[in-house]
Amino acid sequence: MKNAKIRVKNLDLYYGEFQALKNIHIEMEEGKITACIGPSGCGKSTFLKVLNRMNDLVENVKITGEVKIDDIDIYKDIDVIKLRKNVGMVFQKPNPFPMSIYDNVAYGPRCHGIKKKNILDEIVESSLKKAALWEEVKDRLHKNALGLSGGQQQRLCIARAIAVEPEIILMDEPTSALDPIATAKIEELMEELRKNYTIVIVTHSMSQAGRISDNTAFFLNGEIVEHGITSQIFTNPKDKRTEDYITGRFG
Ligand SMILES: Nc1ncnc2c1ncn2[C@@H]1O[C@H](COP(=O)(O)OP(=O)(O)OP(=O)(O)O)[C@@H](O)[C@H]1O
Repeated sequence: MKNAKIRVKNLDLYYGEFQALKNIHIEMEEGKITACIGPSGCGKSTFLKVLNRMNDLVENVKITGEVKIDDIDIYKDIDVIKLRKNVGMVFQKPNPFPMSIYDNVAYGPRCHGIKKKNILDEIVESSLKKAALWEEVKDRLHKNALGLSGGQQQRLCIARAIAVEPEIILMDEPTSALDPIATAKIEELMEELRKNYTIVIVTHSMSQAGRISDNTAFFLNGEIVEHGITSQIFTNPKDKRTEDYITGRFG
């Protein structure tokens, strides 16, 4: 693939003796949304965390193979802080810090050394605008973020991720704790974000994967059984196991 942003080759991951990812090969295109689907426990979250080395924090993890972002092997000679700045993450449960809306968004830029108030003000405003939250919070930026609704909190977490200017955003079931209206807002937002970011999302919702993603990877027991263009995976899967999963026969 010519414009792959992420290239994964021969990736194996073990938690102790247990192999959670098996010989993963996948390339993900720049500026596209890739959905990772598959039954519970098949390795989707583990795979997502490989992409910003979050698994480094887990004891007894062993990873072999190659994971390249922009042709740089992220498991060799790389500053992990820089990597995580470039590869942001949004989790299943909105997890704003117990501080003001403003400080949540300014947190990352401050950690990276930005101190000037006018610059932080700009970053906070533009990040909240990109996360489609600005209009709802512009009059209460200094109120505690925990006072926001779940859907607003999740958009705040997206604004927080965007504030350090990543190129890739990982989303681990970002709407599973939200109601349908908040979910629709996040999906709309993702549509908007895909213009500027490469997004990898784990979702349990087939309909969500169908609606929002360009490409889909189907995981089963630590392997990627099949990946390709979402419409093709959903209408004409090559592997019987993919077909069984998407038609609801298991999982
Ligand atoms: N820190 C860990 N230590 C040991 N085993 C782990 C750890 N994290 C995950 N696992 C195991 O690795 C496998 C893959 O887990 P993972 O969370 O990646 O699956 P998943 O597909 O994201 O599941 P779900 O859809 O339920 O979130 C599971 O069998 C899980 O029990």
